[in-house]
Amino acid sequence: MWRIHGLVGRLLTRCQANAPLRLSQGHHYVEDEVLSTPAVLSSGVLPSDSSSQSGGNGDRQRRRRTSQFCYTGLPRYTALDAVGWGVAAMLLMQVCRRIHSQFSSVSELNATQGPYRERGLLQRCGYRALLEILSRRDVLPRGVNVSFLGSVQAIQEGSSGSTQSTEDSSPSHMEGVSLSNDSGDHLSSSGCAAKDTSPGQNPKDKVQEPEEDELTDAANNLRRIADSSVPVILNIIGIESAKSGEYNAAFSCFLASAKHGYSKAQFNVGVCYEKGRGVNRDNDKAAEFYRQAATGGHSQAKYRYARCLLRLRSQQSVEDAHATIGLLEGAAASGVREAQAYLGVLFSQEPLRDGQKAVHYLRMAAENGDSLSGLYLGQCYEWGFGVQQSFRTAVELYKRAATAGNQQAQIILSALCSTASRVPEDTALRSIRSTPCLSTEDAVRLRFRSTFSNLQSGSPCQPLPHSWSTGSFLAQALPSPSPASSPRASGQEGAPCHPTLHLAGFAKTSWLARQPSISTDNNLYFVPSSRLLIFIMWLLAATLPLLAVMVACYWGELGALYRRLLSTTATLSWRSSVCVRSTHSFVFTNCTHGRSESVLETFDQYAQRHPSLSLGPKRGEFLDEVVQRVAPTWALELGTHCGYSSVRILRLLPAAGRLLTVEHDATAAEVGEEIILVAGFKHSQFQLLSCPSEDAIACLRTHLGKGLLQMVLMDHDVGRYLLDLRALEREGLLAPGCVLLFNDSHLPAACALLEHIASRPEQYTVQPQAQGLLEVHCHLLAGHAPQDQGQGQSQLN
Ligand SMILES: C[S@@+](CC[C@H](N)C(=O)[O-])C[C@H]1O[C@@H](n2cnc3c(N)ncnc32)[C@H](O)[C@@H]1O
Repeated sequence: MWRIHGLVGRLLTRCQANAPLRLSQGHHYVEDEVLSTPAVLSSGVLPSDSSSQSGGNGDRQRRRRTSQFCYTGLPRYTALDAVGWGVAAMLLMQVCRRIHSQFSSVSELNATQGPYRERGLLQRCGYRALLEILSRRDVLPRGVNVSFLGSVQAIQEGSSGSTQSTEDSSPSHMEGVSLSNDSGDHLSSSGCAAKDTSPGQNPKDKVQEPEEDELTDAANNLRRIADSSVPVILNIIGIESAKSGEYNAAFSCFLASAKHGYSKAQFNVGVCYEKGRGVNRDNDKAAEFYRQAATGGHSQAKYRYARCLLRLRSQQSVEDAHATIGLLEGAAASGVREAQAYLGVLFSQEPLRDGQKAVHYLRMAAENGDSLSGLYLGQCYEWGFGVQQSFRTAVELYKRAATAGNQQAQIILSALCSTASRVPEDTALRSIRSTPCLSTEDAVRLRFRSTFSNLQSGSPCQPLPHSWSTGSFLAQALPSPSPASSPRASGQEGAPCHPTLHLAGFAKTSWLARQPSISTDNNLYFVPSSRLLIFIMWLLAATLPLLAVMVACYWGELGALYRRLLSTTATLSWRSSVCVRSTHSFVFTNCTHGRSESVLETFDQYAQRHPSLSLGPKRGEFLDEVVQRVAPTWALELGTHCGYSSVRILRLLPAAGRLLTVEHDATAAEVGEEIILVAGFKHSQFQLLSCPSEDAIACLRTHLGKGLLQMVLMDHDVGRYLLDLRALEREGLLAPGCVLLFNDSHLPAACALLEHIASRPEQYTVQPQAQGLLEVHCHLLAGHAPQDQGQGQSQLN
């Protein structure tokens, strides 16, 4: 490569040296130049011409030579040009290939362990090209890295200056250093140094000795350039890639650069891991790279490493906590605004509360352009926390924060405006403070759940404007936080993430009371709730049309459901003692005692004017028909209430028939029993069991003896129908052919009962429903032989 480069240099030198020939300066000069050209170049062109020169005068010869030159010169130099440009093109391709392999493969980066000359040459060429491009495009804002490379160039200029007397003013002087070596060898071998050397002198002897040392120095310099420039340029390319959204390439570049120990790249790798850019999110690795960068003195990395520590270790030891604070303080001292703001708030709260330190850091952050810190500083002045209380200064600070775009400060100032027209602003501020004023002790309220726990919220952090200048791609690579959570939303351009500065008094101050949507808390505290609210609103908005469609489609069913709900509610309430008492009172007063028909008629009269739970005349007639048809010896009624259906059954029972009626409500049981007695029936014909139906069924056997139920009326709690039916089945109390009547079986609560019956066709037969009473016939139960229907009669006496 060095030889090729030397050849190119020599060719270029020759081209430059021959340039005047093309301008036809003079024939003599041309002739001399032609004669002095190497034989190899002239031999292929001149023989035929020389053979033809058998005499003639000198003018003719000169003209012929001139014409010969004009004829032969163009092809000769075109050939040289072609060779030179071809070699240059090869070199350029090599450089491009090298650069490509450097930047596209991390592994290849570490594999460039070839001969240092080749490596140095390629890297040097690549870096120079990149350097020029990047400088021209102002990729490096501060030009720090450019000047670094420039200094390396200067070193090289010094080392190679002795041999580069005329060409080193151009940016290509580094190439001249290497070219000079090979060109010397090449020239000597080709014997073409006639123009630059005087007769009797050996140019190789003259130049070779000092060039060896210079070349060694140059090579060392190039190695230094390579070692130090690779991570810088990789980091720059990573940033460029991130800017164009190529995060995978960006991460590869950052990682490759970070492996060289370049702290800015380490920081950027940390950002990639933290934000999941070009690599899977990994907070542990992010912390590790931040740590490396912080160790290398990267200020932003110190701040971010401290945040990682706070986030990763929920319960820090005191030592860890102090180490973390130390990191934050180091970053703050380096001018990292986020760290200053963090510390300002951190020292305003327990367990680190220190008013003076809080004010110190808040002031630093405010002067560093953080308007929210300016607002907090104003609060400190307002409340006299860490400083002498001064409303005037507080107003001044609020004004500054408002001017910087802080909305909270603007709200405070707008509240001042109304009174400030009449009194000075500081007086106005004093007047609108909440009364009674909180003491300083109360003003700053502890918000930490554990040590620094509110810093562990993983809040989205606004990148600093200067992060770009520190070589960070944060500002370019990361999406802006949501408007609601972003400090930008409150007009705080580039504001850092704040932990909560919670001044309890602000919850009571009048201006904030008028602006409930604005919180002095960290945005993170109210953003989730507002997001939830927005989500719920969207959900409602999205489901409204669906609801409308459902209402339209199921209007009838919904109406029925609504009525049933009302009815159930009414039932529950009407089953209270008020309903029972009023019913009993009316019937007892208005009926003819001893006459069951009069009792029933009085019930009906009452039901015509009042809500009633009685079965009613229509269903009652159906019940009558069933009782007459079945003529049960043993009938069971669940739900006595005031005794209406009991009287209906009793009056139609056969002479040997008995009724067991169950009522769990004591009042209803009392008045129901009285009405039955008023209707003229005796306890030998009926028995009222005042207990829940399940208890009654459990002890029915003792009442029935060996008898079985031929008829059951369920008119108590629809939800218990199935349970009680199964209990009757279990107890084996249903006689073959027993008729079961279920009131209100159309209610949804009876679904399970209906399924149960429908799924046992061998056991039950459902009769056409009449008057809302479901009639089901029970067949012979397995294991239960028909019983003597008169066996249980003695039990009631
Ligand atoms: C609709 S009323 C009965 C009406 C009665 N059949 C009539 O025609 O006058 C229902 C009665 O059943 C009672 N009841 C509800 N659940 C009960 C249960 N699990 N056990 C016993 N009685 C119950 C209530 O207290 C209420 O008095």
